Amino acid sequence: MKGVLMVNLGSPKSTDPKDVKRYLGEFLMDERVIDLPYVLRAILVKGIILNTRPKQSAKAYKKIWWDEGSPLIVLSERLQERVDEYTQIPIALAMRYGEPSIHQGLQELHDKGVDEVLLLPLYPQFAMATTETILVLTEQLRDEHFPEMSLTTVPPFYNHPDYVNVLSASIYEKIRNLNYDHLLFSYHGVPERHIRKSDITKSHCKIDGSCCQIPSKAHQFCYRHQCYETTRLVAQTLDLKEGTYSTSFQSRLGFDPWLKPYTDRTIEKLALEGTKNMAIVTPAFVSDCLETLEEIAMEGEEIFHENGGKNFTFIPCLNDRQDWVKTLSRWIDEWATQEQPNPQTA
Ligand SMILES: C=CC1=C(C)c2cc3[nH]c(cc4nc(cc5[nH]c(cc1n2)c(C)c5CCC(=O)O)C(CCC(=O)O)=C4C)c(C)c3C=C
Ligand SMILES: [Fe+2]
Ligand SMILES: [Fe+2]
Repeated sequence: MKGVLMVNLGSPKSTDPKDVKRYLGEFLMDERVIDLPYVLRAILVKGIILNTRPKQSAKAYKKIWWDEGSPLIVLSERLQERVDEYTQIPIALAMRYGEPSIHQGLQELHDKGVDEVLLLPLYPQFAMATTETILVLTEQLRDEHFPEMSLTTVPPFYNHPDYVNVLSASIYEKIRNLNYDHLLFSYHGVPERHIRKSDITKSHCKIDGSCCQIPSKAHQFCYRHQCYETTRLVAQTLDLKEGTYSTSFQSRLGFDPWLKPYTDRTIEKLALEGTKNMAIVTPAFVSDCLETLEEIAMEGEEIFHENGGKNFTFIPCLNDRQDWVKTLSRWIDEWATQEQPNPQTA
């Protein structure tokens, strides 16, 4: 029997610094997130970051927390429930860090008699710190606990016409009556090193931007390329004029170079250069979360206003919008009803 496991990043259990510390500990000790040898990673995470960051992050979480819980979890649950209404096969939801865990999600499907699982990482673009870590852990758990289960993975959908159309519609709804000067596509950042590590050709990636437009099989795993492609395809769909939109990367952590340009500096620069009305969309996330609701909708707006900007329009993630729910349900149904392996999945 077939079933689906949707996986998102996860959130702390509550805004209590102790819960935030537990969550950040699990998250940042992942070797695909902080990719240092174990001992160095433990010194950095347990010895340094976890002494200060949980308090700071707990404060930020308090600003966006809902009565029902973490927005990321609540919105992911709503998405799963709504997709479940449209499809016949069981759909479980799991988080890479915290709960419900991937193990719990696989167990839930197993208990319903599922032995063919479609794994759906809720990330449009591939990254070692997101898609890859979900694949590796899910396979590991399958091998250990559910060896009879087969796993098929939905590949990154950054350039899938259905996704691009839904994302474009979500942007259009917000900007059609807006007199905006600039639309910023802000993606979660990653250290530049992650991009080099994921380059399967070991020679294509130049980081300076000169490589991402040159066709290469490296792009199958290049987060930077896939982010710029999402922007390009949405711009094409909405017929955005050159110079009225751009791409940036948010949420850097630590002292290593991360993908540039940085979102906070870009917002500041736009305002200082005279942009009065800006809109911002965050296509690396399908569900609103700390990084969109606090870092962009609150902090980003503040930076814009402090530097002379006037109107700042935050465009929500796809969350549980009808066209997104229907798109995911269709992808799932296509997979569930086919006999042959789906070219959509790998
Ligand atoms: C080395 C650190 C990090 C990498 C690499 C990274 C990549 C990455 N993350 C997301 C999506 C999300 N990240 C979120 C929060 C968050 N991310 C990091 C660090 C890295 N992320 C931290 C420390 C945190 C916690 C919050 C904080 O202390 O600032 C979230 C939000 C979670 C929530 O509960 O709302 C998401 C979603 C992507 C897509 C990505 C690489 C492409
Ligand atoms: Fe992150
Ligand atoms: Fe590239």
